[in-house]
Amino acid sequence: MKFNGNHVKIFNKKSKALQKKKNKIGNSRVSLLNDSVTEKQLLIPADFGKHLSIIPSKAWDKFKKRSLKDDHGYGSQPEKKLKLAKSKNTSVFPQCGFFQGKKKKNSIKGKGILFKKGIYKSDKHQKKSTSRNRNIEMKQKKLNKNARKHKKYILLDSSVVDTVNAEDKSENVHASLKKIESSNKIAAKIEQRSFQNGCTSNISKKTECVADKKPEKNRTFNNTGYIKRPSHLQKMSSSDSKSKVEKMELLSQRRSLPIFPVQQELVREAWKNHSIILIGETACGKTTQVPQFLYSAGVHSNGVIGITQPRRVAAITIAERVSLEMGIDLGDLVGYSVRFDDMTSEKTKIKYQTDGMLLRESISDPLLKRYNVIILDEAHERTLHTDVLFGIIKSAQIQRKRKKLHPLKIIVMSATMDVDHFSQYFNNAPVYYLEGRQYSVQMMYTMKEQEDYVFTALVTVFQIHQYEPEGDILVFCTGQEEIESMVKAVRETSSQLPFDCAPLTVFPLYAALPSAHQLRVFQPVAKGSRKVIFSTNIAETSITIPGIKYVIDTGMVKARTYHPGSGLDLLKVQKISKAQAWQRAGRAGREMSGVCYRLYTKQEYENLREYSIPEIQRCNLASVILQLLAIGIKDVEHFDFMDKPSPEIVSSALLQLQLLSAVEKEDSCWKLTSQGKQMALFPLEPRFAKVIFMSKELGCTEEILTIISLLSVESVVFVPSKKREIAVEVHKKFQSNEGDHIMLMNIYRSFKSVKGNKKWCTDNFVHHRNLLMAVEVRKQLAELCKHVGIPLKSCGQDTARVRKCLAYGLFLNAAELQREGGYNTLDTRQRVTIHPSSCLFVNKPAYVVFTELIQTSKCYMRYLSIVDPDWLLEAAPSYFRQKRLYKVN
Ligand SMILES: Nc1ncnc2c1ncn2[C@@H]1O[C@H](COP(=O)(O)OP(=O)(O)OP(=O)(O)O)[C@@H](O)[C@H]1O
Repeated sequence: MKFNGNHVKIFNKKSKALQKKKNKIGNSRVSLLNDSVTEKQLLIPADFGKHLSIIPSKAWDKFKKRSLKDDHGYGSQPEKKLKLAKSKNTSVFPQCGFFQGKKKKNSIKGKGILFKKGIYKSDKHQKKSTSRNRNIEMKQKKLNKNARKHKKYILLDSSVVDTVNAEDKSENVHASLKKIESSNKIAAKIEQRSFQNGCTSNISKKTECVADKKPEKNRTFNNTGYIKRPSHLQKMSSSDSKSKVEKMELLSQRRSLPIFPVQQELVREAWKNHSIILIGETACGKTTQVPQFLYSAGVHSNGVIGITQPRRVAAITIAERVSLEMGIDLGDLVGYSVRFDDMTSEKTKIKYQTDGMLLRESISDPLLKRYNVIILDEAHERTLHTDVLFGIIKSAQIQRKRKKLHPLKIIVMSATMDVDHFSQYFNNAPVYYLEGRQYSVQMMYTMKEQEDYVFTALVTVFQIHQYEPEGDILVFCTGQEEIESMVKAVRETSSQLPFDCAPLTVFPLYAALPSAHQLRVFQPVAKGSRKVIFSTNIAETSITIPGIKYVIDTGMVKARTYHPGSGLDLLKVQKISKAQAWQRAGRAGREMSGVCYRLYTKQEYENLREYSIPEIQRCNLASVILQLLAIGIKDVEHFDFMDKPSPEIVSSALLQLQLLSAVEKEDSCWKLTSQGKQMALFPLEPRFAKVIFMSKELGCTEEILTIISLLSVESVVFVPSKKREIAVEVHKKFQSNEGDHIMLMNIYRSFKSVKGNKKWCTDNFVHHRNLLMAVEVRKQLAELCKHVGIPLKSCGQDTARVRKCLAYGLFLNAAELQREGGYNTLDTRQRVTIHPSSCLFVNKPAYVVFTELIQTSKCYMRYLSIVDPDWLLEAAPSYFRQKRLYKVN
């Protein structure tokens, strides 16, 4: 599916908004381009810094030091005619906000029309109409005429269209604000309920006092091997306190979603077909409404409707929202299941879950018999888990049919996906397009390419804050460090804002944040304050953050790439795809019209790849293959992937698993060893699961769990640039001449000894939040160890045992000192260097194992431990004999 729309203008020349702005800030800050070019552009001049009166000079100097010379003009693109999608079978959404030039009075924004694949729709459909119903009628007539002419497409019965909410809500600020307020109330409720519930998403106060609490006694394992909440903790009261007015408001919000009028058609198609591909604009209501429609119509036949999400924060917040809309308690009929948190019960029929969780469930039940409908949402993301799930669900559907079991319905949904590819894969499943979105999103591009997107993003935040109407801001960044530094910069600068300027409330959002901290972004902020969220791509799909009106898209993302030849698994910052850009823009315009500021030019956008490369073709597959074997798929090399990974990646993964004693070959088929079966229960890379199993033999599971938990979260130490020397000096007390893993353990022990004191963390330059997250992960891993019979023993001061365990799991990541002082990996003889942040940077031991490689100017090893080469030989004798490993004297 190709989205290739025109882009709306920022201000109409005659618009009151512009006039008002001009009056307010003067022409020096707003320039109008020559009418012949595009008369409606807001320019931010090259030397705009001096116009930013809200940025005090000190902070401004700091920004300027980042040496940005370009200007930051955002130009709207001239309105073009609607383009039809290239592919013969695709269509665009002619009336979606992205393509609208002007706000049309009394016109609908393309609501509630569902088309089947192959539709062609002409520009004429954009004609204005005086009323919504007339517009719909016109569309219907036109389409029916076209349908007769081309005999190629079908307009589904739109009789329900008449039920469209008659009140065409105007988008005046007052209404928007009212909506923000109501959504904020909802968010506040979620917060309050999470707090009452004592769940992992508890709010700060509760989490902050944590050190390593004993696991709750009545935690039990569900069939995924994950911890399930005790039943008395599962209920959250949502219906009790909800007033009638709120209920009515929620219902009217649902009714005004573009998907609502086509409820009957959707349900009818779901009854008719085994698999469906549904594509609809962001925010049209797919994720929240489709499961409710299917449930009300009984399509699930008393089974469960499972909806997969690529990210946990989406699964949690959408389940919250749907339970609220249905007026029921979360965990009852509607629930969610994400890693380390299960909020479902026997009664749950609509279950939002991460794709990883459903994958784990398929280990114990490959036919997924509990489910009668599975909705694969945000299918365009193509994570490792989604791609594996596609194959598993497809095979479950076929097998259930063969065995004459209850049929499994599959619905694949997204706003931005390659529909033909998906349709083909799911046995030519019919594709349905849902037209329209509720609110428009204006697209803005920079006039010139930007050298420094971080700087541009910061400036854009303040630009919006100073000149644009109320509404919160969501900024897409690449990773934790970048986000934290941007959060800091904005906080520092905003604290110096002039007296009459509204305050800014700034939040970070990234995967390594504890759940409670992630959910804070959904909370309301103080009245009169503007919320700014700096997020990684975890906020890119599915979620609705109340109040977001402005999205700033830096155009960059951090992604993992794997090279089987070199054995390198690298994290790199790279450009996003067009599909990602549209998803990001779609985080605005959900409760009110919005604006998306793309920090790249229109030309740069055009040059982006259409879709991201599926992870399956660019990641280490050891975990995936382990999961497939655990599910019982023997011929993993010929698994029915939508896009096949290269044979080298698959055989390299199998070799790794064989060396870790997780798999063995029997009659030319791969199968799991008994240890491999247990390793598959751990939500960890197989090499780390192997380390845990070794710790049982060497009696150091306590220490190993600590280290693995700390490696599972983002960096726990930080070195602020201003206090570099002090921080390095303070960190010395944790250092160990055995390596970084032991240093991590020392930090954790000290953190525990001060009972997680926040001030201690600040004084010692360690991240309090990340340590809390590690505490949580450790707790869950300890539960799993108990489950598989690994006692939690400590080796006390005998840390050599810890390093030996690490050698047994990480031997593929071993490096050897060379005569000239550099290192070579033992696996592929790749040239590598010890990262300057390592405790071993100066020592240069003969043999080390490392946790990860980072490619910048050099290829750096991070998180190292000294190992004895004999341990490596013991861990994988035949492998190291091949590699000619000799002991250095
Ligand atoms: N947590 C929430 N708080 C407030 N409103 C919400 C929330 N979740 C959903 N909504 C409302 O429901 C609308 C539809 O959301 P939904 O997630 O169903 O859309 P979608 O079509 O799945 O979008 P996307 O493709 O971006 O995932 C949103 O635009 C918003 O108005």
